[in-house]
Amino acid sequence: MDSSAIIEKYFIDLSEQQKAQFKELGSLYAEWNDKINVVSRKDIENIYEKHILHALAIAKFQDLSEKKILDVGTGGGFPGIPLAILFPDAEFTLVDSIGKKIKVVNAVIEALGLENVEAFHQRAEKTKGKFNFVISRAVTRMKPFLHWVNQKIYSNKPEDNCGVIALKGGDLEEEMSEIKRMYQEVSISDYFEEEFFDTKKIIFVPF
Ligand SMILES: C[S@@+](CC[C@H](N)C(=O)[O-])C[C@H]1O[C@@H](n2cnc3c(N)ncnc32)[C@H](O)[C@@H]1O
Repeated sequence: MDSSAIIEKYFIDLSEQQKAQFKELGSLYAEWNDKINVVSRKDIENIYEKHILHALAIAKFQDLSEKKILDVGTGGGFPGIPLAILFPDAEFTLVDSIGKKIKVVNAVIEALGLENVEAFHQRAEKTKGKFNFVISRAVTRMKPFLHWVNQKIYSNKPEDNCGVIALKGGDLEEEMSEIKRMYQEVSISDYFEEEFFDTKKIIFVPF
């Protein structure tokens, strides 16, 4: 199967423009990764499975339509860029503390003509604004992460359905019990069931 076709298999309602953007995304990263390393050389050959679909797992978990989203520690644009393609009516802000990674993100945004994403060379702690969801993949332990971002969530009323969504791997038992003391409603689930998603988790902290 053509790699970008994997996405069409999971997200069947894609417009022609979204299909074209997902298709182009793989070659854009291959091109940029030769100049600035944003994903490991080994992973670039499996960019759809290892990075793009992993990012889109958030969409299987939470509909982001018309929401304001902050992606903290986006690196080369994960999970923010694939999600911005999938939700053209949501507004994305992507930040990372490493400037050269944001350079790649801005080049990708421009090449794809994405009008719903802005990317900034900025630390999470310095980022201003209020968002429905703060998202991240593989950035830091949940406790400091929540400390960085808890003032940036737009509402803590359950009916507004706001919160933090983090994609993480590894042994999460200790950090989960650490944050459960402060956020009782925190949940952890597997990526949607497929061979690509067997080792990683989605953590959701509702506000
Ligand atoms: C392991 S990389 C993950 C990048 C991307 N999220 C991904 O999944 O490919 C972690 C990223 O978090 C960024 N980062 C770490 N601490 C940060 C902070 N306080 N503010 C913004 N970015 C931060 C790093 O610069 C790095 O790009």
